[in-house]
Amino acid sequence: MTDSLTFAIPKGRILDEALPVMARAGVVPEDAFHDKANRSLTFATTREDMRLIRVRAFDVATFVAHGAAQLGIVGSDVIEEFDYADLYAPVDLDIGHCHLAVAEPKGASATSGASHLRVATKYPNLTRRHFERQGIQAECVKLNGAMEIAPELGLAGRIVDLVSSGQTLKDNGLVETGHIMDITARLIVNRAALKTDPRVSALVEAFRAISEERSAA
Ligand SMILES: Nc1ncnc2c1ncn2[C@@H]1O[C@H](COP(=O)(O)OP(=O)(O)OP(=O)(O)O)[C@@H](O)[C@H]1O
Ligand SMILES: O=P(O)(O)OC[C@H]1O[C@H](OP(=O)(O)OP(=O)(O)O)[C@H](O)[C@@H]1O
Repeated sequence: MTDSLTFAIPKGRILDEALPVMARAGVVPEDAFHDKANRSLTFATTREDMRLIRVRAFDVATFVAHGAAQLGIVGSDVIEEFDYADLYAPVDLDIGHCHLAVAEPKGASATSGASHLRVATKYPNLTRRHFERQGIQAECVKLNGAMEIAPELGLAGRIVDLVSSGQTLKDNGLVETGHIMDITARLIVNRAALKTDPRVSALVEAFRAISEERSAA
């Protein structure tokens, strides 16, 4: 009996864009997946040899890197923040578009030339690496949300957070002062599983073909 494949998908905003792409690759969750009252975290799919686990966006890479799941869909922000060696991200799914930015209160006094900054962020590793490239030491205050109110509360002079429409920055009196990286959601696979299980490489090719069709359209 071949072991079942586990596919980790993020709950939250990426999911709506991911489901149609997954369906075209033959990954379709059972009906119970769409029942909002259902608190299960594991779901069957129309493939007898595959189940889905629905987890927090920030945990998808961890499940796949440790082999608890063989495949996953996650934002490139999460991939870069954790930078797991056992993770491979072979396909850009062209969904979940946003970018990671530095922002600070509108009209804040210039701090050019500073060698040390305090930054409120959900992405301490990406933030430190970004400022290190400028010869600046970033002291990160780790938050998991609502970063935009950190400056006015004196928690940090600036933030690093995701931006798509820019509305949250604007509504909280912040302006973007630096662009760190563009972000899209990617198909990720566990490196060992890719080497040992032909079903994984077949799924990579299926998602790649879909992504190429989308970009050619
Ligand atoms: N405007 C956006 N804000 C946040 N994430 C976005 C945005 N646009 C696309 N994304 C992608 O969606 C992922 C996170 O989405 P979502 O906001 O649903 O979860 P989360 O808030 O990070 O996680 P959780 O709610 O479990 O803490 C990000 O990692 C990013 O790749
Ligand atoms: O540029 P915008 O379109 O305003 O989107 C950016 C906002 O979206 C995300 O928050 P989300 O709504 O995901 O809530 P979260 O803070 O729980 O992540 C992110 O943390 C920003 O706050």
